[in-house]
Amino acid sequence: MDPTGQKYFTIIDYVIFALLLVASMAIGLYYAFTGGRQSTTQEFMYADRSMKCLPLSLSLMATFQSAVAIIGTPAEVYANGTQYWFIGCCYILGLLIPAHIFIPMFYRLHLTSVYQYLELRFCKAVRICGTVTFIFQMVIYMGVGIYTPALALNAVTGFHLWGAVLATGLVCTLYTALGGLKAVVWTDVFQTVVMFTGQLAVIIVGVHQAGGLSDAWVKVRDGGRISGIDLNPDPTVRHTFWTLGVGGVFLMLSLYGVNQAQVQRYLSSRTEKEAVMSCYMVFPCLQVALMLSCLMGLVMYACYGNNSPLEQQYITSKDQMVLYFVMDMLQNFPGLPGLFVACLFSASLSTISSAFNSLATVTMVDLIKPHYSMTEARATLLSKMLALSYGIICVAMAYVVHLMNSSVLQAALSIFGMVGGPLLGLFCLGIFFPCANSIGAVTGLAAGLVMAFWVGIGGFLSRMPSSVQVLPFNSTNTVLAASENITVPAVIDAARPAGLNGLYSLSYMWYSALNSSTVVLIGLIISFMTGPTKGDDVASGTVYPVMRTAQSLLHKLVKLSACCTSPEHTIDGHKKINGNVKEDAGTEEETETFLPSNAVSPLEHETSV
Ligand SMILES: CC(C)(CO)[C@@H](O)C(=O)NCCC(=O)O
Ligand code: NA
Repeated sequence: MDPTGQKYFTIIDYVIFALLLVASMAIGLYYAFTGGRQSTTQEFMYADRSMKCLPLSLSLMATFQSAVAIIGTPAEVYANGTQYWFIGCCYILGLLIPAHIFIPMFYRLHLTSVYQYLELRFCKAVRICGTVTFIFQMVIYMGVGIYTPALALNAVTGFHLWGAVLATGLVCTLYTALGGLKAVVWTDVFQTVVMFTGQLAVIIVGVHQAGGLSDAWVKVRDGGRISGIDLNPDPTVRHTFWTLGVGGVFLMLSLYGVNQAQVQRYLSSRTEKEAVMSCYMVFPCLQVALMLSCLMGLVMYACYGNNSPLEQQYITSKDQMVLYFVMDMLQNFPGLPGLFVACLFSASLSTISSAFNSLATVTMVDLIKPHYSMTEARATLLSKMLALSYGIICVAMAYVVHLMNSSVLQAALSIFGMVGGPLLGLFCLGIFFPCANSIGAVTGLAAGLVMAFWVGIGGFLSRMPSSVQVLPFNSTNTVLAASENITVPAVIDAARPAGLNGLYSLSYMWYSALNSSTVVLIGLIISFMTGPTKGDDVASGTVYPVMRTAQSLLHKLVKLSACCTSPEHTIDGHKKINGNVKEDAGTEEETETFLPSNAVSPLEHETSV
C-alpha cells in the first residue's frame, strides 16, 4: 500500500471505464439512426409513446438513483447502522399513490408535459411557475449528480477531477441530444445492469475478505450496526421509522408522482395499463438497489470495523469511503475496481441523461412552443440544441457544487424536499381541492418555497459550526456513538431544541411533507379569501374524485361484509358472481364522469379505488 493511502487504477480498469462510455454512446447513435431518426419531437421527447413496461421501470428507478445513493447509502450505514434501510417502507405508498392517482389522470389528459396539467387546472402563469421551479430543482441536482462520482474518483485514485466531469458530461450530452428518450431509456437499462453488477461484485468479494458470511455477520452485529426499528416520534431525529417511512412517502410522491422526468416515462408508454405496471415494477427494483447499497455499508463495516480509513486519514470525507474500500479490498482483482467505477458513473449518467432530456422537453413544450410557432423540424432541432445547452449548464453546476461541501446523500434528498416538495404541494392542491384557484396556487407555491429555504438554510447554518458532532444522535444510538469515538455533546440529550431552533433541527426527511403541506394550506386560505373556484368551472379530468372514491370504496366494503355475514342476502339480491360484476361496473361509470375516457382497461377500474 502506498503510505499516503493513494490507490491506483490499472490499465484494465481504464479500459472498462472507457467501455462504459463507448457502449452508452453506441446506444445513443443507434437510436439516432433507426426508427424515425429522431426527426419529430414526439419521438425525441416521448419515444413515439411506444415504450414497454420493463425498460421503463428500470429507467424510472435509474433516474433518481445516482452515484449519490451508491456512495452515500453505504457511508450512512457504515456510520449509523441499518436504520436508513427503513426508507424502503415508504416505497409502498410512494409508488401506489402515483400508480393509482397521478398516472391515470396524467395519462388520460394526454399531456405534453406534466406542467401542462397546471395550465388546464389553473392558468398559464401557474404552469410557468411550475416549470421554472422544476428547472431550478433539476439543474442543481444535475450538478450534484455529475460531480459526486468524479470527486470520489479524484480523491481516491488521483483521477483528474474535471477530466472525469467533462468526459461524462460530454458523452451523456451527446447520446441524449442524438438519441432522444429512446436512447435515454435504453442506456438507463444498460447502466442499471452495470450498476447492480458492480455493487454485487464488490459485496461478494468484500464478504470473502471479511472472512465469510458468518464472520461478517458477527462483526456487524457486535459493532451494533444492525438497527432495530426506531419508533421515536420526535421529528428532529434524522432517521426513524416515521421520518423515513412516512416523511419519505412525500419525497417519493414528489419524485415518482409529479416530476417531469418520471411522468415523461409514464406518458411514453404504449398503454395506461403499462404505465401503471411500470410504476409497480419500480418497487422491486428500488428494493434491490436499496438492499445492495445497505449491504455494501455492512460489508465495509465487517472489513474495517471502527478502524475506518477516515479515522486513519487516508481520506478526508465520508463520501470517499466506498471507493477507497473498493480500491483497497479489490486491488488483487484486476478489473473489479474499474467495474465499480463504471457502476458509479453508470448511476450518474442515467440520472443526468434523464435530467437533460426532461429539461429540454419542458423548456421546449412549456416555455418556447406556446410563444413561437415553428415547423416540426425546427422544433426538433431546437430540442436537441436545448439538451446540448443543459449539458453545458450541468458542467457549470458541477463547479458550483464543487464550491459547496456537504454530505452528498443528505444534500440531494434535501434538494428534493426543498424544491420538489413545494411542486408536489402545487399539484396536490390542484388534484385534490376543486375549490383552489390560480391566485391561491401561485401564492401557495411561493409560500412553500420560502418555507423550504427558510427551514433548509436555517437548518444547514445551525448545524454548521461542528457539523460532525451536532448530528442529532438518537439516545438509543449511544452505543454507536461510543463505538465511533464521537463525543456526543451532553447538551443534546438534555435540551430539546425549542422555538425556531426546533424548526431548524427538523429532520431533512420531513422537508417534502412540510413544504408540500405549506403550499396546500396557504393555497387554500388564499383561494377562500379571493373566491374559491366553483366545481363546474374546473376542467374535466383535472380533479381526483376523493369523496366519490371513498364512498364507492365504503359501499363495496359494506356490500362485502353483508355478503359474508348473511349469505341469504346475496342469494336474494343477485347471484353471487353477477352481484360483484354489477358493482364493479357501477364504480367505473362514476369514474368516467370525472375522467375523459380513452381506452378503459380492466386495471383502470381499480385506479379509481
Ligand atoms: C430517491 C430514492 C429514495 C428513491 O429513488 C433513492 O434512490 C435515493 O436515495 N437517491 C439519492 C439521490 C441520488 O442517488 O441521486
Ligand atoms: Na441514475
